[in-house]
Amino acid sequence: MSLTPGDRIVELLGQWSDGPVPDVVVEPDAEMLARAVAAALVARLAAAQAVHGTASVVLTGGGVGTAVLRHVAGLAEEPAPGQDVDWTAVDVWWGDERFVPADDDERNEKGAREALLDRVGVPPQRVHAMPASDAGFAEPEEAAEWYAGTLADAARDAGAEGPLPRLDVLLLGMGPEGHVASIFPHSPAASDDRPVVAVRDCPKPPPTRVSLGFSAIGSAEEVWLLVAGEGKADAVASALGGADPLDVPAAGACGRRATRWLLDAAAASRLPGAGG
Ligand SMILES: O=C(O)[C@H](O)[C@@H](O)[C@H](O)[C@H](O)COP(=O)(O)O
Repeated sequence: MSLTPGDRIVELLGQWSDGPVPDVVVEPDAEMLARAVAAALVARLAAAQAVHGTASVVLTGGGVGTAVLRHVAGLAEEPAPGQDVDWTAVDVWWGDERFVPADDDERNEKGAREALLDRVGVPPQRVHAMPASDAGFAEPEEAAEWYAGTLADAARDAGAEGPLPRLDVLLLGMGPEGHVASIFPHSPAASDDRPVVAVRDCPKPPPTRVSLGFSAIGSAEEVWLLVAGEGKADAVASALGGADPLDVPAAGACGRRATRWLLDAAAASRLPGAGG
């Protein structure tokens, strides 16, 4: 990845931040961003497998997130030396999902299967989709509770402490008002402690969803925020400037070991030192 603009921004952020400083990397445009993130993701998953034997990734919907998956599928066809991911040993989770029927084009799961999962052959038992509205749960609250139970079962099977398994990389898109997963500004999900929450009356359609909460997002080893476009520039600057997560939920999305803001130049254009 090109690091020059990102390094400059990290240096500036270090002057204002009290907590762990996020990494900020800026690529020239959305396409180059998606390619760079795909390469970084493959390297990170391969490294996790070298240490643990398995890897886990939490997927996002959205244009950049889905483009990343397409590029990952391309890389899987011609893996670089030492960066060969064994897709039979990758657990796939989701950060949020629309509570609509399984075959609805709005499903993040559907997009991810088409872009990557069906192409690399992740075993069905490792694809942990959030329930669709026709999967036997009448209400999204039941679906959220079931997903929390699935996470807890995986944690227990792996001998982890607590209700969440090791999540190596958690990918998030961000909306122009700063929402991440389906945690929207000032919504109940933004102040809910549960790992998985039902979301109703979502300001962006479809209105009914299931989302990881901040407690699950913050349990991930690394959180990667994938953001492209000028329309996101204000929210990026607010989140990195220390906004209240109730106002700008992306500000509350931090990984245990690393938080990486992976931006295109337009999304980074209002950061200090970016010249925007
Ligand atoms: O309905 C949603 O909530 C969106 O799908 C959302 O979560 C998406 O990931 C971001 O808005 C970023 O999307 P883009 O990458 O397309 O800008």
